Amino acid sequence: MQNKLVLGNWKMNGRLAANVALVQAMLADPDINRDGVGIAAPFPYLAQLGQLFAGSPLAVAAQDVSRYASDGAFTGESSAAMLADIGCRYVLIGHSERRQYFGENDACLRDKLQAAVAAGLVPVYCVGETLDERESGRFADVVAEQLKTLDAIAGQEYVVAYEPVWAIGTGRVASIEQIDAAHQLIRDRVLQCHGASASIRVLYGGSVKADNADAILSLASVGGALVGGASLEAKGFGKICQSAKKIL
Ligand SMILES: O=C(CO)COP(=O)(O)O
Repeated sequence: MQNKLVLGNWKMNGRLAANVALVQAMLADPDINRDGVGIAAPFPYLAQLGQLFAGSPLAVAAQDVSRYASDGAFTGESSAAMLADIGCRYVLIGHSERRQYFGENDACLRDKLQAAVAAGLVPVYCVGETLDERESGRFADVVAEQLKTLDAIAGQEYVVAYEPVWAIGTGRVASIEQIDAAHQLIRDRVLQCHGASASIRVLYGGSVKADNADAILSLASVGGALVGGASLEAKGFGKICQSAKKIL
């Protein structure tokens, strides 16, 4: 059985001094400071995170990457090679907030996935349906369509994160049955497309907190958690990481 992976996604939060305090608290907690845990920070703080994590197994993750792989005239962009250069291991790709606010479409996400794996990063490809899509019974089709983009990196190492849009930052967590069914569907779909030998890890994200982490992470279909709000505070994040460890 694979170890469960817990990634914190700080989203657009953080400041130099506050990051130091938060990371110090995380490093002091053995449930957090171990292999299988990482933090996705905003670009300006990735190098800081790398320095603070020096000597620790904690992984640095980026929240996005340029679709353009080679250096050059792409003002404002940060390439996968740059992220690898400063020590990132993972990169989130296709988070619903990027799809929603920045219009990221399949073509763009395909380029990002390819750029990431070419630079040796592990993409964490995010999928998930809106409330309307779930309530109108289109959940399975929407997620299957989003998963097609992974064809661009078939055979390479990647992680999928299932984040129902209606559960992100809302406190409204998907039920255990909904999570298990979605994760089974994603696993089946990926195995169908990429072969039975594909190793597939699916993280759940959407209002994961200290008090629901045990139930979510104990599902065999759940390969870990992608944690937003609760990763901005060490104590709660530590409890989530502890749940992941207990269940190994
Ligand atoms: O979007 C998320 C992680 O990427 C989930 O965010 P919350 O845990 O704040 O709901």
